[in-house]
Amino acid sequence: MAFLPRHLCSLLKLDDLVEALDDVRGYDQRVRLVLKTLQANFGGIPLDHVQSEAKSAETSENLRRRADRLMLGAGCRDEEWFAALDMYQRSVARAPPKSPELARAYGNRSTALLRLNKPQDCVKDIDLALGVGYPEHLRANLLRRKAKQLKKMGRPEEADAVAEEARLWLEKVQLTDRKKRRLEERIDAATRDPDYETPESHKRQLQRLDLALDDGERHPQLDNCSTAVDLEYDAASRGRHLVASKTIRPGELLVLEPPYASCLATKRIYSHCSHCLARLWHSVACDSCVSALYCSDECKSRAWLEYHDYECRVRAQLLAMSMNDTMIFALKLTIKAVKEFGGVIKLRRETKNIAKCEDYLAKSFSKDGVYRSDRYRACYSLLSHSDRRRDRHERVQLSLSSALILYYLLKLTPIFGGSGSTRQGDEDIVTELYDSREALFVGKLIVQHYMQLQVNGALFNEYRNFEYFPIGGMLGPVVSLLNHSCNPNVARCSFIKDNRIYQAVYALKAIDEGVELVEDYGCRFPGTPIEQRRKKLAPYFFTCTCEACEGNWPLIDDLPSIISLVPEKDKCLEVVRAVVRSKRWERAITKLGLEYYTDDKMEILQTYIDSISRVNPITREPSRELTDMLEQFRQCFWYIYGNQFDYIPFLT
Ligand SMILES: C[S@@+](CC[C@H](N)C(=O)[O-])C[C@H]1O[C@@H](n2cnc3c(N)ncnc32)[C@H](O)[C@@H]1O
Repeated sequence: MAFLPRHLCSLLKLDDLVEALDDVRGYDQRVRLVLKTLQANFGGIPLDHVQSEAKSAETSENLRRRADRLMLGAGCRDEEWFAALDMYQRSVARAPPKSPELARAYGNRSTALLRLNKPQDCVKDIDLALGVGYPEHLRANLLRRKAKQLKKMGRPEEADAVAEEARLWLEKVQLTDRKKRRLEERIDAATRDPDYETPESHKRQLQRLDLALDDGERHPQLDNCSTAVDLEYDAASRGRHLVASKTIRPGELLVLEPPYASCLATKRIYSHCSHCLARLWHSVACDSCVSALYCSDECKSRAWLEYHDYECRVRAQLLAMSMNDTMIFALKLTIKAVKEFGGVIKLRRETKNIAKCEDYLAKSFSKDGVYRSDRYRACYSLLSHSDRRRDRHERVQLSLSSALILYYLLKLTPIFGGSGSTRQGDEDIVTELYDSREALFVGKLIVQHYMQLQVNGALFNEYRNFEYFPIGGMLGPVVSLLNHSCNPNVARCSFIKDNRIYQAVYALKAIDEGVELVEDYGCRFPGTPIEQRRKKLAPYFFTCTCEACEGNWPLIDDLPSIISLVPEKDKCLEVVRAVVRSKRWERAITKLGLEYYTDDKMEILQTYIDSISRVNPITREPSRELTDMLEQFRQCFWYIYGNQFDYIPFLT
């Protein structure tokens, strides 16, 4: 049982439960049966020993001291400073709100940020430390650091004023004359010394270019889509899918959608914002749990309003029992839905109305006739393939996990109307759950969301040194309408702008009017043999019939040269020229990937767009050269617009 507390699995007779669940239809009834079984066997939920971690001044202090030691021992390798930063983030997360420990953690973290060449974040940390009562006897040095960073940021007047303030604090502290003099000298130096400045060229590298859909080109019924896209439905084979409503050029932006919901992976809790998934430098913590850090107060309050008020304590318990990330995401989606409709009863009523709608396409459209990315209605109608799932052990996992989440929701939150803490004991809670239609509805919804996330969810990645690191998951209603092909004609790229994630879908090739837009679900014909592709696609419950699968196209090394695939021989020279032109940019793409490219990035992208536009219509597929070109175009697009680790090494 991959994501259930091990002791619970050993206590329960799982084989009996597997069989019992075979006879029950619907996850509301399955969750009910699990609750009854737990009640009958244990008189409640045997999870007393699962204790989430609470805020603790002592733990925060210990972590801060560990971070200090790491920092003192850190040499010139960035990794050592990142290890210290990570430890400070943990210390901040555990410090009680407005405590002296929090002030110290912020204050000392600012030193790590200074070393990591993050002057803005360093200054923010110092302000945070001062805002929660940083010790007076240490302020002179803290303000010296701030003055130094302000100077570095090109704000010399402010730096002078802060240095003056530092001198005033220095007068008030009791230090030996020698120490005072030394600190005074350092304060003077902070605003006087020429400092390391991030070179302009380097700053330019980190700048992400902007992607935007023109207002005039927005589809009136499909949120966040261009007018070049339409939605169609084919009940027999392809379900809902997107098609080109006019001819599309390579590189054309087709969808730019903020996901309805996203969820940070558990292992990124101390390195990325729990709301917008951006990399954390300075951070603020949830006032209640130890497992949510935010990049800004704005993200913190948006998270609280949208879901974290209900999620906070429940998620802490789920993390304590190592619950699977997709299940935690399913819970978040459920809470967002409940909040969107103003309560479980209203949400249940709405889902009943949706179920009554017989037009499969209309089901997912809001009342204003728009398929909306920011409305739960579109998410609710996403495919889950619940009727095709035969795995009996998965059934137990899902029913049991959902039952445990319901238990915590009732016990710790007012989501079902109560105060969340007035129930007598476990027995009462479990009885109330299996007698409540609303609770069982929520239990079923959590399972439904879990399955929908498996079929429609996407990973949010961060690119660093030629590798993509998964940071969390996201679910966007529009991008979820894309079907798969092992030879795709569109691709996705995601990024964060103004504390918000976006998923962009752009054309890889020229696409004729009426042709379906297809992306790949993580496997493409040139790199993955057909048997492996079938395995990878199994969780999506369809058999791929794309031209690469049907025609059994070979892997990249065995593909024919493009020249042999030009039917009109007088076009050969044009093709060769386009291939040579794009090959010239291969090294530039490598530089771009390593953040060492300072020239006009759009020039590279445009070369690929031109070469693909030329080659694509006059050659047959598949060819080695076009495959290479498409791969590089994809990379280039990500390096220019996609989410990357935003860090400039200090000593470059
Ligand atoms: C992300 S959804 C795509 C939208 C979906 N067609 C719908 O109706 O909502 C993924 C599901 O679409 C279907 N699908 C995707 N690619 C397909 C293909 N090439 N052929 C047939 N069905 C496909 C499968 O049922 C898959 O689980």
